[in-house]
Amino acid sequence: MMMIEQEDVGATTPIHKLTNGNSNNGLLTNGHKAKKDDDKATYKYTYEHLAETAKYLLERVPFRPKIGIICGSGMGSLAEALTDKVVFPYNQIPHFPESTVEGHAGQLVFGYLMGVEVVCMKGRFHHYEGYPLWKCSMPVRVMKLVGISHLIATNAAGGLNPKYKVGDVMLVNDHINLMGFSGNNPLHGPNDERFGPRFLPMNRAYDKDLIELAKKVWDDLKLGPIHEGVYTCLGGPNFETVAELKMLQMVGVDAVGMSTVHEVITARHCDLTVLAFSLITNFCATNYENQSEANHEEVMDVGKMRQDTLATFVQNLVLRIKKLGYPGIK
Ligand SMILES: O=P(O)(O)O[C@@H]1C[C@H](O)[C@@H](CO)O1
Ligand code: HPA
Repeated sequence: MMMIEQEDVGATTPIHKLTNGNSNNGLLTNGHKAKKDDDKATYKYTYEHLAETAKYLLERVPFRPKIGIICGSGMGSLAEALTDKVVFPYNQIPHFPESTVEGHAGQLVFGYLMGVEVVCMKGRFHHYEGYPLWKCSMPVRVMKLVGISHLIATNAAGGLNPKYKVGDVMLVNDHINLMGFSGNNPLHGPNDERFGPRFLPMNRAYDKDLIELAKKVWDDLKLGPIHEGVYTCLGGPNFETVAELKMLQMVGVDAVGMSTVHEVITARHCDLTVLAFSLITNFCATNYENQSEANHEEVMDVGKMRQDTLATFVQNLVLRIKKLGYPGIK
């Protein structure tokens, strides 16, 4: 395993120290300056920022990944089976935010999973950490720029569908972008056509071929029941009230979490083929008699409990995706 340490970063001219000659308040000078400007609605990563990030990574990785994997809460062990790893702590990657949530290690890991070139995010960014949605989902664009065509986004979620049990897996076949209803969208602001179009369809966001393939892989491995359903993301960090959960159930939500939706919108914008799944880590109490309370420890415990199964599933899935010649590319 190769770990990119601070010394390594300094060994060449650090790309995040380069400027483009503009005097735009130092926005391109380094990640720290960018952090100060987090709250400014006008600040976005430009294509050039993310190209710098991608260049930094590509100069240090001897292969190009085809599949990106985002590890949900407590699911970082998905990255453990990678071989020939090149590990980048987020705080050493130009322009990258930092992970602040327990169960999100904060590392971008390149490597081979069953011989397939992948890049894994061990730790994602959530809106409740204080990051705007465009910042939460910037790694998706970086992964696109380093070469991926397919994204597998995983998350921990509360189960609203009464048929689901704790520990079950739900393949996401659609989502409800609740934050988007109020105009909070990762694509808000000027559009750069180099990433994708101003307006994009979302009715086929979750690739049907990949869902079918995932179901087949799961069944072939005899891993038990698997579900398909609708996910929604709320802003968090609090878990939901009973009234909120009842409302979500009424509108057809099967699993509720605090991520993924903005990542998938960003992924579809730049034409990635997407598969997402939720690990159901807790029940959602839709009545006041239920005394159980959701908590992050339980979420991570269930992640740990199911880590081997999920790792087997994802390893076999990427292998099949590669064998089939990366299906689903439109
Ligand atoms: O990153 P994910 O969506 O897997 O994390 C879920 C949502 C919250 O961040 C956390 C709550 O326990 O788990
Ligand atoms: N609600 C929101 N996010 C979650 C939950 C939940 O019940 N469980 C894991 N992430």
